[in-house]
Amino acid sequence: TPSKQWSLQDFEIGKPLGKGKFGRVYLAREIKSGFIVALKVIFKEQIEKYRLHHQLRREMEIQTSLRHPNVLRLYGWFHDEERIYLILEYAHRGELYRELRKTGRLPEKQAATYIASLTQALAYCHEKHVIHRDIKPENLLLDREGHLKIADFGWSVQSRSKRHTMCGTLDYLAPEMVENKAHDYAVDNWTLGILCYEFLYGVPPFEAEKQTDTFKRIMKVDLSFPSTPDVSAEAKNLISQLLVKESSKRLSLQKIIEHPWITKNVDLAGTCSK
Ligand SMILES: COc1ccc(/C=N/Nc2[nH]nc(C)c2C(=O)Nc2cccc(NC(C)=O)c2)cc1
Repeated sequence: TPSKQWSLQDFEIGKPLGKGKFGRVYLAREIKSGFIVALKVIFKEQIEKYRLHHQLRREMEIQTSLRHPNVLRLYGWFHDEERIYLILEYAHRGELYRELRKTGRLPEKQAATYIASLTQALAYCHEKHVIHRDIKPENLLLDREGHLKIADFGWSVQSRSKRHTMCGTLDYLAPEMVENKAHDYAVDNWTLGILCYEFLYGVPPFEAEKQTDTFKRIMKVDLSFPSTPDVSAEAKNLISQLLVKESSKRLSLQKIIEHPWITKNVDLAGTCSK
């Protein structure tokens, strides 16, 4: 309830879910209702040090205003002398990244279902004039039923488990982002192409040893499809229509939903039963 003033006394804190530069995320239970949440604790001194309070405020205002089944809810927040606490929706199965690493890559039905969920979430965000949700596997969570939740909103947390360098990776950035040009909604369409490729092949399309090589490959749109695994022509067709340098020529979100690879493979329950 938006009006209620929350405080730490309202919660029983459970196991830590992960930690990051700005603080940690804990499983927590709201005592009166028994409702389970994820409590993200951000240290104020970290925010001051990096001069990030307006970004944090903007991110929080955005996430509080978004209501979509594939966007992780921010129910509220509170603070004490040294910390800010975000009361977030709990997604039981955690990062999609972990599932991807476990299985290496996803079956086409599961990949199409995740891309369809992401596209619907992004179409909703764009309607609310929210762009560049910085979507990458680390910022995508799964709930108990396997529904995808975009959980980025700025304060990505590092899990205890090893992970590839998140802070520096250019892999998911569109050319206009990498060139630091004004970016528009179409950056998200590009990123959907990157994610679709990574879901199907297990690695992002422009991965390279050195960041400078990834940069060059992005700028050249140096896209190639390995012969294994055997991925359908429709999937390659969708990816090729998203990884287009000219942002205005990328397939629109509406057209993605109507693409044959999506309509043929999506599991409308929004999850792909394993
Ligand atoms: C390490 O194994 C894990 C398995 C599942 C989780 C579930 N996290 N679920 C969440 N719901 N709402 C939020 C916010 C979160 C969350 O931040 N999770 C989180 C945070 C940092 C690292 C991870 N790591 C993984 C592997 O999921 C998850 C968290 C950790």
